[in-house]
Amino acid sequence: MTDTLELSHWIDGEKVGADRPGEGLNPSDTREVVARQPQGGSAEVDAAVAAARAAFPAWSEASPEVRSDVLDRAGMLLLERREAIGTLLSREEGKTLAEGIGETARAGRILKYFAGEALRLHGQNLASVRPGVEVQTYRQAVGVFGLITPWNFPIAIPAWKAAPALAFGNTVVIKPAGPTPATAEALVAILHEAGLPKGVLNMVIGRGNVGQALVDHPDVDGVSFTGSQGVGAGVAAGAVARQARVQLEMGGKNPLIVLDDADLDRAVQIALDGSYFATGQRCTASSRLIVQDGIHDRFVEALAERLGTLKVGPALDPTTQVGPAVSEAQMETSYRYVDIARGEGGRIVTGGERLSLETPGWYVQPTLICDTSADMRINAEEVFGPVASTIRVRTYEEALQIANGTEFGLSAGIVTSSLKHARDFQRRARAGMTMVNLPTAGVDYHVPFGGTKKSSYGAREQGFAAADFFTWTKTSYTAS
Ligand SMILES: NC(=O)C1=CN([C@@H]2O[C@H](COP(=O)(O)OP(=O)(O)OC[C@H]3O[C@@H](n4cnc5c(N)ncnc54)[C@H](OP(=O)(O)O)[C@@H]3O)[C@@H](O)[C@H]2O)C=CC1
Ligand SMILES: O=C(O)CCC(=O)C(=O)O
Repeated sequence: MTDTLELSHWIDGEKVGADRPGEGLNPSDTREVVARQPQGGSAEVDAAVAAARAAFPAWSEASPEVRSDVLDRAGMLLLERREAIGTLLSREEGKTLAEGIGETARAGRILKYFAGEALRLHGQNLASVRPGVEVQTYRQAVGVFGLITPWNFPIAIPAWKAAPALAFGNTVVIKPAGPTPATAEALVAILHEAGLPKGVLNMVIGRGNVGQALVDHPDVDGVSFTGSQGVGAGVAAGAVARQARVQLEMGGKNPLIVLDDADLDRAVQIALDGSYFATGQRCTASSRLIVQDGIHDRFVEALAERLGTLKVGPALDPTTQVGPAVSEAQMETSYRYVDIARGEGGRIVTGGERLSLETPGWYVQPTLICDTSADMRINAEEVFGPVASTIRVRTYEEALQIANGTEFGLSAGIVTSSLKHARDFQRRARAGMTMVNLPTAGVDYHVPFGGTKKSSYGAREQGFAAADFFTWTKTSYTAS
């Protein structure tokens, strides 16, 4: 057992909220309370937004070097402390220690990347259509942003939303996900330690009511949200109704096509990584394995064999390969979809049974379901757990049609040795990100991230695209 943390809101540079009715349990061992949490409401949101508004003029007018230095220092601190913070992340969220440390390092790299971007923000200088007139465009900070973040990447996602917001001179209020506020607090604390002025970054811990209060707040200029499609649609409606900026990253039902000409071992490794690692709790996870007839049976057999050897266990056990689900609700969702698939005629090749380990936790057996068709619920709705299904196809065209045939379009992958099919897939897959001979999950931090259809809404996140959401463009005309 490890000590229970006492969490706080961060408002105007101070830790507030001595009353802590909330408890966050360790998904690997539910006897352990990881953190006691205050539960904020509209009063805390009002105070946090007021602090962010008051801090905006000085922060937005500070030299970009000041902003860059803070992000760079915070990034270094995160990298130095990746083991301690990664351990906390794994205790709180349930991903394996290697995944927790890796995600913490990724957050550190994100901060360092945006430290550079703070200095590179640029406009354009154009000839006017009128003689003797010059036209310039500038990017300027927008104001106060509300960031509503999910539990599945409890440090990387707050980092990739907060870092560009801060780099370009905005101020921020974060609402971390209910299950993972301790990891988010570690990020907020490190940014303050790195020299962030008070009020520039605030955090209110609480449930959906805190997110809703940010969406509705008249002094919040923009909202960036990652989470479920249902909640995201409400966030967009609320923000658009009062003409605030809004950006949504939501679900996926990501396809991985395996063609007959694929290298079998490679295809199996790619499916294993994309569908099951991080307990399948990634919006980019491959949940539909669309496999051509000639390789289908060999692929299923080889993947099932590998799945049988995967060690499911407590996140901090170094031999664990798949940690628990984040919550009882997520665990139950996985098992519910296994039942749904079974009822639809799917065949459970491996997994699907409840797991009982030595430590009481929310464990899910990695599950592979075969003999499914594209129109089944298991192939249309997001499960968000270590559950994938195969769909047998005859041709590449049929595979592509099925891959494109859902309401989502985040990431899409193909395993093939055919350059012709790979290039065609890159062009015709209706997804924001395409992967050739790579897992659908696991992306770089310095390039745009986002999807099509119901997966995303608004400007892209991350990389150079982040400036489109976190700045607005002013056009200036000057006559000589
Ligand atoms: N795209 C992605 O990366 C993610 C997708 N999901 C999908 O969503 C499903 C459910 O996960 P869940 O955590 O419930 O996702 P939610 O969409 O409920 O939560 C995402 C964030 O929104 C907050 N929130 C909840 N209600 C509101 C509201 N009315 N207004 C504003 N903010 C709100 C949540 O707070 P709180 O946690 O306190 O409720 C959390 O911070 C998963 O099974 C998965 O399918 C989930 C996480 C990430
Ligand atoms: O696949 C990744 O690296 C990122 C996934 C992600 O952003 C998510 O699941 O929310």
